Amino acid sequence: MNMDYITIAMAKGRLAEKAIALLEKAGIDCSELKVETRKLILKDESSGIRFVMVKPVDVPTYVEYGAADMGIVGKDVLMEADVDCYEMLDLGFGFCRMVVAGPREVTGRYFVDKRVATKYPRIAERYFKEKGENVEIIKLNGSVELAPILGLSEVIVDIVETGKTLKENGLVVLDEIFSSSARLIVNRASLKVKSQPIKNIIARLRGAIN
Ligand SMILES: Nc1ncnc2c1ncn2[C@@H]1O[C@H](COP(=O)(O)OP(=O)(O)OP(=O)(O)O)[C@@H](O)[C@H]1O
Ligand SMILES: O=P(O)(O)OC[C@H]1O[C@H](OP(=O)(O)OP(=O)(O)O)[C@H](O)[C@@H]1O
Repeated sequence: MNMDYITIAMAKGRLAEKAIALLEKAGIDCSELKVETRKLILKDESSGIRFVMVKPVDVPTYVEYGAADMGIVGKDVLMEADVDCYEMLDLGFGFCRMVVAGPREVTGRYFVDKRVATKYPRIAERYFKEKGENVEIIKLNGSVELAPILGLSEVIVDIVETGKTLKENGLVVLDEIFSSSARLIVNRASLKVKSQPIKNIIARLRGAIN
């Protein structure tokens, strides 16, 4: 754990732009984050914050182990990671839904003995277990909508935002599992050891959320 800086793990990709906009609205200087660079650690001495840029799926890991004090990540990734850290704020962006989807012909909501393709095997497993339906989960890393088209699986568990990807691939939502948005997570020990600066950042972010 670094004692001088508060380290924030930022998800590269889709969430980054809105996360930076929110941090700036909260009065945190993010100019370093907007410069084209391959540096993975970006420090801002004035605020005492350093940002580490990581893959979304790795944000919970950095925070759970205390390599980062805080992190910004989608609830979907957080649910899948199932890590031991505090979820402090719903940041109010990155809205999407976790759903079960499949071809229109898949009737009803019973998926017993079906194959389910997903980037989120734990979420899918928990969901079907709670329903008492035994399914086979097939882990993919992207383009999940392809699976039912090619017969790799009958249904998928994936994120839907506009519904464009499902529609253009002839799939429909069969059931909704939960709604997701970006969250602020905090390492348990950091919240005790660096209580003041962390609470200050949380308060500023809370004030900046729409
Ligand atoms: N189509 C979408 N619309 C809105 N939010 C989304 C959408 N897809 C994903 N998200 C949210 O944005 C987060 C980051 O998505 P992003 O596509 O940047 O990363 P990823 O697909 O998890 O990672 P990778 O870069 O490894 O493919 C997701 O965890 C989710 O919370
Ligand atoms: O409802 P929509 O607005 O169409 O968005 C949903 C799509 O966005 C995400 O994919 P992403 O772009 O991250 O691609 P990948 O899953 O293939 O990495 C998600 O996995 C869906 O495929």
